[in-house]
Amino acid sequence: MFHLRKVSRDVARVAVKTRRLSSAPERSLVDLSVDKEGIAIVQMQRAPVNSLNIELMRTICDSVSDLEKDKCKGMILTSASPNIFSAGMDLMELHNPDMKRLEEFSKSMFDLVLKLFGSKIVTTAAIDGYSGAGACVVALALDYRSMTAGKARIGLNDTAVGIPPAKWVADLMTRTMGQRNTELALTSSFMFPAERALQVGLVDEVAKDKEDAVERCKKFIKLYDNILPAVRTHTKLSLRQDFIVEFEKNREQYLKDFMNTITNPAFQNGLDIYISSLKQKKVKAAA
Ligand SMILES: CCCCCCCCCC/C=C/CC(=O)SCCNC(=O)CCNC(=O)[C@H](O)C(C)(C)COP(=O)(O)OP(=O)(O)OC[C@H]1O[C@@H](n2cnc3c(N)ncnc32)[C@H](O)[C@@H]1OP(=O)(O)O
Repeated sequence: MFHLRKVSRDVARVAVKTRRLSSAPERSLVDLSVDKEGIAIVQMQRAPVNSLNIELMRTICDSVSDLEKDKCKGMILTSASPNIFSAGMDLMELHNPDMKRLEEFSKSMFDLVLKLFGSKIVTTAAIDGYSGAGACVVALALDYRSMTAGKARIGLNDTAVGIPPAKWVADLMTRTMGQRNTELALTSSFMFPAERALQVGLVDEVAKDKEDAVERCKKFIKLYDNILPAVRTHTKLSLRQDFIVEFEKNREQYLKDFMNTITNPAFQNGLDIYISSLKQKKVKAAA
C-alpha cells in the first residue's frame, strides 16, 4: 500500500554530470547531462539527422536505464541537430540488410519503445524540428512532448511510402490522440506542424524555440515534485500494462512482420528510389 506524502527528493544523489555513453569510438551518439534538480537532458547527436540505427537506439535505452538507477527525477529527449529532432529509422539499416543485423535492429527498436513507454521516470521530449515515422513513435512512447512552432513537422508518414503501420504503432498513437485522429493521421500520412499537432493531442505544448521547449519539459517534470515517485510510477504502469503485455505477447510476430516487410523485394525497390531521391535533393540544392 502506498502512502501519499510530500516528497523531498534526494537530488544530491544525482550528481551534475556530463558523460559519454556511446560505444562508438569516434564520438558519443548521445550527450547526457543531469542538472542539480535531478532532471536529465539526453541529447541525440548522431549527425546529420539523428537517424535511428542500432547503436543510437541502444545508447538511448542504456541512458534511460542509468537514469532510472540513479533515481533521476525525469528526462528530456532532445537533439543537437538544428531543425531536426530525428529523421526516424536509419534507412541504411533497412536497405539491402544483413539478416542478422536486421534482426538486431528490430530488437533494438522494440527494446527502445518498451523501455521508454514503461520507464519509471518522467519522460519528455523537446522536439525542435522534423520528427517523422520512427522518431514520432519514439516521441509517442514518452509521457509528454513540447514542440517548437515553425517549420518543424511530426507524424507517421508510413502509408505515404506504401507501408501500413504496424498494429502496435497504431495502438500507441491511439492512446495519445484517440481513434478518430489516429485514423485520419495514419491513413493520410499527415505531417503535423506544432499547432495542428497540439490540436489533435499529438504534442502537449507548443514552444517558441528549443530553449522554451526544454523549459516546458522541465516544468512538466516538476509537476510531479509533490507526488511520491513510486506512486506515480505504479499508476502510470498500471495504466500502460495492457499495451506492454500485448506487445510482449506478440513480440515475435511483430518481429517476423517487420522482417518480412523490409525484406520484401517491392519494399527494397521502393527504398532504392526513396534513398536516391533523398540524395538527388542534395545534388539539386547544390546546383
Ligand atoms: C516502398 C517504400 C519505400 C520507402 C520506405 C521508407 C520509409 C519506410 C516506412 C516504414 C517505416 C517507417 C519507419 C521509419 O522511420 S523509416 C525513416 C523515415 N524517415 C524519412 O523518410 C525521413 C527522410 N529524410 C528526410 O525527409 C530529410 O532528410 C529530413 C529529415 C527532413 C532532413 O532534410 P535535410 O534537407 O535537412 O537533410 P537531407 O535530406 O539532405 O539529409 C541529410 C543526409 O541524411 C540522410 N538521411 C536523411 N534521412 C535519413 C534516414 N532516415 N536514414 C538515413 N539517412 C538519412 C540523407 O540521405 C542525407 O545523406 P547524404 O548527406 O549522404 O546525402
